[in-house]
Amino acid sequence: MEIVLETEQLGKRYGRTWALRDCSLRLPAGRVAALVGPNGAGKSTLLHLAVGLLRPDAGVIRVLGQAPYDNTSVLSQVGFVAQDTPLYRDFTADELFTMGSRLNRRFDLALAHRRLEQIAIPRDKPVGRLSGGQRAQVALALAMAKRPRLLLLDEPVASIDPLARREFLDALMGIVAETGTTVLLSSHILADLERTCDYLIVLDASEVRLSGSVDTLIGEHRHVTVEDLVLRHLAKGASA
Ligand SMILES: Nc1ncnc2c1ncn2[C@@H]1O[C@H](COP(=O)(O)OP(=O)(O)OP(=O)(O)O)[C@@H](O)[C@H]1O
Repeated sequence: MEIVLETEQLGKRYGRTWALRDCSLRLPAGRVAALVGPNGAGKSTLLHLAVGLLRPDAGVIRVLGQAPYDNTSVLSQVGFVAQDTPLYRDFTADELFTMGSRLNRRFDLALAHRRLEQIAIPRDKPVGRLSGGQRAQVALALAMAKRPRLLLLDEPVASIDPLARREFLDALMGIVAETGTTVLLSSHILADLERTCDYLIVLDASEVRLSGSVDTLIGEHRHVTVEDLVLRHLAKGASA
């Protein structure tokens, strides 16, 4: 079983405060993993460490077997959509795709075009004039066209309505089925995760409370939903 993301006692601190501490986990290839936890739990910190934007202060992180910090050969195989899908708002989707294809040798322009056609998003309109949900879709198309082996999404659906959210997550699952990409996505919207994710990582107060395959975890804990499972583990942490 190939492990795409692996951490061992990984830690990151800001000043004297640990944003992530003693984090050990392994994410197998081909999974769609949910990263959940309350505000400030360390989710963005973990994603930023995985995409090489931050350097660990303790432990190790390996992405595709290598340390991602300052490692362009790993990072060329990782797609990242940051929180609030920041895009150059004056650019059209077409212009963003052109930029993507200049920056990434493996960029699949046809895939990006096909994605936006399927969901009827215009490629010639500045993305600043699209809706939040449409912008999230453009950001996903851009990240997917890179054909990454690991796709990291930081709260990709937080600001979009339930219908657009469902479309976004369905699109994500379709792409995963087509390409076999491994996905790690953070979200606060637990109900969505039930349909989308088959792997779960629960963070709370900078520590991992739970991680593993959803089937195994639900089997072990005899809980009915992912939501129950997450809330139960967060409550445990709070009373510890
Ligand atoms: N640049 C920074 N400087 C100082 N502290 C930071 C910085 N970024 C994050 N932190 C702190 O690190 C901790 C983890 O933050 P992080 O952004 O990883 O949480 P999160 O789980 O993504 O939260 P949210 O759900 O609110 O996005 C928090 O206590 C936060 O205040």
